[in-house]
Amino acid sequence: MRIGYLGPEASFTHYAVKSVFINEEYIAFPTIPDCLEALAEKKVDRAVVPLENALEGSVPITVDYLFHDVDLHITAELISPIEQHLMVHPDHEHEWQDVSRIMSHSHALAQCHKYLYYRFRGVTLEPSTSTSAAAQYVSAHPEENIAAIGNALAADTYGLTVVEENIHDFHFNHTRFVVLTSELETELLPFEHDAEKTTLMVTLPSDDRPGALHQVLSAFSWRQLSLSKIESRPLKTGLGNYFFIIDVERPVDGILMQGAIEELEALGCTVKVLGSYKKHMLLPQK
Ligand SMILES: O=C(O)C(=O)C[C@]1(C(=O)O)C=C[C@@H](O)C=C1
Repeated sequence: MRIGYLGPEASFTHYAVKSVFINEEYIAFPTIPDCLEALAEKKVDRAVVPLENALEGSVPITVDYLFHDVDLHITAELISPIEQHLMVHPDHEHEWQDVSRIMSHSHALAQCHKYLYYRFRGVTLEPSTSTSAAAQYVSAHPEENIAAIGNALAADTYGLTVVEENIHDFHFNHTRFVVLTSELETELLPFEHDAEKTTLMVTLPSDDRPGALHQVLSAFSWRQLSLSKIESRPLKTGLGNYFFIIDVERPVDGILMQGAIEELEALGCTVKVLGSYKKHMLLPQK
């Protein structure tokens, strides 16, 4: 099987992929849209991308792309512990406190906001397409005294020296990655997992009636369907227009879930089932 992921090699996404897909072909893509488009065009059989981080919240490009641009489904969720380290080229390991730039994925920079503010105030923070892309850049530019933020695997892979470990601001740092396919199916990976849950994307009726969101929530509440997440994202059709991502702690094929979806549709909502899938907890990197 060909597994597309947000690369290059040694990103957190790569680590998540390698943890659950053993002996498969891994194909790195430079950006999340590249990865999702490759799956939509069937150049890969699965795509694995980050969806949400415990400190920083959703990865907007993933959520928006899944709603607006491609018709793909979540078949599994991978939750990985995230440890961010500061790394430099070995040529600069004694002058790392004077770096002129620090590069990483915007989510990783944000996870280390306090550390960067107190230790490197005034130093340019440069977003990159992934944490490993930042490490790769630092490795390829020994002439510059710059740093990357990423994982231990990236430091190893790109020959960088970790100068400060665990620089993320809060201890409980986890990222939720999703395994996507073109079909609505549930994938059982060879890893411990929880009960099945469902992610829905819901658009409210266009008549803008008062209480529409309340009606949506009631459809779940009187059936005692527990929600673990609800978030709004812009529909991109004008200010105040949103769709909702709703995670329900039940599989999609249960009678109550089917009833809830039918009720939402009867209310005039548009409902897309993004996936019905299990959560797999990954181990920390060694
Ligand atoms: O996979 C990576 O290395 C990424 O850069 C992506 C990403 C993300 O978007 O959340 C993945 C995990 C960490 O939370 C930080 C960055």
